[in-house]
Amino acid sequence: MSDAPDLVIDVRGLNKSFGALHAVKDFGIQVARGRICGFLGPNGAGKTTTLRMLCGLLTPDSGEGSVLGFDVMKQAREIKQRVGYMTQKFSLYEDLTIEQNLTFAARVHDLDRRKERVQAALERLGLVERRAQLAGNLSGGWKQRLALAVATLHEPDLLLLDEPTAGVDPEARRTFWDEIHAMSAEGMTVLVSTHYMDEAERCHEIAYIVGGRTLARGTADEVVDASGLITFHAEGPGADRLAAELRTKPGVEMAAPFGTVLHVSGRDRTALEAAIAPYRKPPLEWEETRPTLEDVFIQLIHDLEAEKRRAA
Ligand SMILES: Nc1ncnc2c1ncn2[C@@H]1O[C@H](COP(=O)(O)OP(=O)(O)OP(=O)(O)O)[C@@H](O)[C@H]1O
Repeated sequence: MSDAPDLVIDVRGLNKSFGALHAVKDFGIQVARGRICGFLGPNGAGKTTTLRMLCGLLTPDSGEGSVLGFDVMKQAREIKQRVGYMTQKFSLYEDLTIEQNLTFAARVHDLDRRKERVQAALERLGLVERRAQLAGNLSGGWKQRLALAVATLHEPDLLLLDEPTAGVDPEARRTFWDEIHAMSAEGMTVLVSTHYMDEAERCHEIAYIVGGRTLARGTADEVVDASGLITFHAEGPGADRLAAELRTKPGVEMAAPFGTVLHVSGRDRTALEAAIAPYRKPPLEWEETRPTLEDVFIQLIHDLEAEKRRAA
């Protein structure tokens, strides 16, 4: 038997432009069956465009590879039928009940075993009690769970989620993520875009993209290790207000307040320690810590901006 991973997504060199804007540049990604891959990056990084190419809704200008074993350039129809896609602004029929929304979706997709599928979806997502409730009367968290039920009614092998939890409360987000993990444990592969760091940490692996390019890839630990970043935290009166001053010092590549704690990072230990030395005294308390994913992402964006300045 081959040890090669069973790749559900295996694409290389994907490009997409809108007029003069090169939104996705030579994008490649491999995701093995059952994995949850988080897709991160600032606004306009190209995440939605990439997700739309991977689910067959948008044809790449160039590239190659497969999604669920189908050719990403030529078999959009086959891919579309087999993936579940939940868009950023998912739409539900607000004047239909939860059950009617599911039944309607089953009809539109011409699914077999409709009653059985609708009942299974209601049970799985804990919506049985609320089946007769109008979708329009649901809270944001419940709407989102219903949208997930609609997106997975046809039991897809790959689920693409575009910022599915934007704007919902932490409890609803946690329930949603428990559900995603339950689906993944049953073999579903998930690619999910998010801006939330806690969600990035709940993924098996992440890809961080900026300007249509992948800048970091791997597990959260691998991404942090690969950054080569050294981070100190400072706490105490006025620590958070030192960021601007520290940013001007050689060796400090990133200084940002997180509440009352100041995070200061750089990759040159000697220069970084020399920069913070004058501030390393009471009443401030300093400690070296492991960089967070957010520290790494801020750093990646700074690197890219510096690269752009050099090129200009
Ligand atoms: N149909 C389109 N026509 C023109 N430009 C587009 C189109 N779709 C996306 N873009 C542009 O492509 C770039 C990438 O957009 P995309 O929506 O993929 O980013 P994103 O990473 O999903 O952003 P966000 O986090 O804000 O959702 C943006 O500059 C966007 O304005």
